[in-house]
Amino acid sequence: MGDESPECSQTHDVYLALGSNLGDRRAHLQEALRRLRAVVDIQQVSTVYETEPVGYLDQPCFFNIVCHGYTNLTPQELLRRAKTIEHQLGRQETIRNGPRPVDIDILFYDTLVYTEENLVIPHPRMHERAFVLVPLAEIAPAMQDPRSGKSVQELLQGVARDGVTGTSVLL
Ligand SMILES: Nc1ncnc2c1ncn2[C@@H]1O[C@H](COP(=O)(O)OP(=O)(O)OP(=O)(O)O)[C@@H](O)[C@H]1O
Ligand SMILES: Nc1nc2c(c(=O)[nH]1)N=C(CO)CN2
Repeated sequence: MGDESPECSQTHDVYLALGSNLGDRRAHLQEALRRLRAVVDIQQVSTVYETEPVGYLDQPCFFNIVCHGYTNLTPQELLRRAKTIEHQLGRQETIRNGPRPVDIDILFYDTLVYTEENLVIPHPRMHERAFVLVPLAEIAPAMQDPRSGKSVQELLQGVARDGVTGTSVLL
């Protein structure tokens, strides 16, 4: 105990969004969750949603999920681990918003509002993305966005849900 830094033992509440639209999408999400469990004590995983691509349209439909868990990692460490997992699962740098075996975004980290060149929390585009807000509202409808003060349910009311379909796929 004695000389242990309090920061090292702190646990942080995190919400992550995962997407996949290449190869075996279900297997990619399962494997990403398995690898995340090494550093995030995952408490909840949403249903899988099949979603039409947003941004760059000429690509296959995605499977999207959101999960919630606890971690001891700092935001930057969590981002680094997420990027490592993306690359381990075969992600190659292609076009922005383009296809990928797995994408992992940090949505919330406690009530932190954080803006660095390589990392912005809450995720800067989550408010406009039904493929994030629909699964997030399933597991945390009352969660408050620390930037706007709005609940997830309120944010969801501001977006069209077209192209986001719940599937019966279990992870
Ligand atoms: N909250 C965040 N979660 C994950 N990455 C973030 C976040 N904020 C900023 N980034 C940065 O965004 C960069 C680009 O991420 P990525 O390649 O996954 O983009 P994208 O998935 O094509 O588009 P988008 O960022 O809109 O989801 C990452 O390398 C990371 O440095
Ligand atoms: N439906 C859907 N569209 C996207 C997604 C995604 O996960 N799902 N991710 C993107 C870049 O992060 C761009 N467009």
